[in-house]
Amino acid sequence: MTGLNGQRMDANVVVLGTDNVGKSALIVRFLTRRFIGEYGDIESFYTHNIVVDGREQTLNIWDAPYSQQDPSFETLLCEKRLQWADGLVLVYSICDRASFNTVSRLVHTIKTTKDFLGFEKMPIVIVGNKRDLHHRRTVLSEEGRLLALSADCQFYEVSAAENYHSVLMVFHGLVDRIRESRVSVKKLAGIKGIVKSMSAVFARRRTDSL
Ligand SMILES: Nc1nc2c(ncn2[C@@H]2O[C@H](COP(=O)(O)OP(=O)(O)OP(=O)(O)O)[C@@H](O)[C@H]2O)c(=O)[nH]1
Repeated sequence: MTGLNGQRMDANVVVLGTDNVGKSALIVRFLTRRFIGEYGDIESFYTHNIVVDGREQTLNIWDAPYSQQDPSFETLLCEKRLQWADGLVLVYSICDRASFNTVSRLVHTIKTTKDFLGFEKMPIVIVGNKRDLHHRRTVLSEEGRLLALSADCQFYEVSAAENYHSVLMVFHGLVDRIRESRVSVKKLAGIKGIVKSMSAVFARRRTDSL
């Protein structure tokens, strides 16, 4: 992502989750406002311009299926797509307990290896999709909310099939968090710079008084 303080900004977002949870449906809903029932089982890449709070932003979105066959989360963390990301959307289906367990393991692995590749600063949104299928629900809203709370992530329950607005909130919320995380990194760098200069001044005074 580039640009702060009201300038144009680019952000790379990876949408990750197991098969069939509605990753493509979410992205296509966000990009086109429409729900299209079936999508190919392919990894896709999209670029989209949006205006958030009067600022134009370019979102690069990677629709990234997660292979349940690969048990190694560490391998996943090393993957190029996560190194490329400024923010993550982790998707499960409220009707698919296994997809929630995968998101749960993934988010905790990312957080416990927080120094790894600088993921500590990586904003993450957890999304429980297919809210319209609440009669087939196997994951409670509270479970999703608790998971997000425990890992300092944002949380939304949405229906890509029925509601455009909540899907819009997911992506706009993530863009906000990405922008905030960039500002706080910049501020921290500024504070570190001040502390460094002050230490240098005091060190010089001590040397002078010897
Ligand atoms: N009822 C309902 N069905 C949905 C919703 N979102 C997606 N689906 C359906 O769930 C199925 C999977 O959707 P996809 O968007 O292809 O899911 P995906 O996670 O991209 O799946 P992969 O491409 O296999 O990784 C499709 O049949 C969609 O029509 C939703 O919010 N509600």
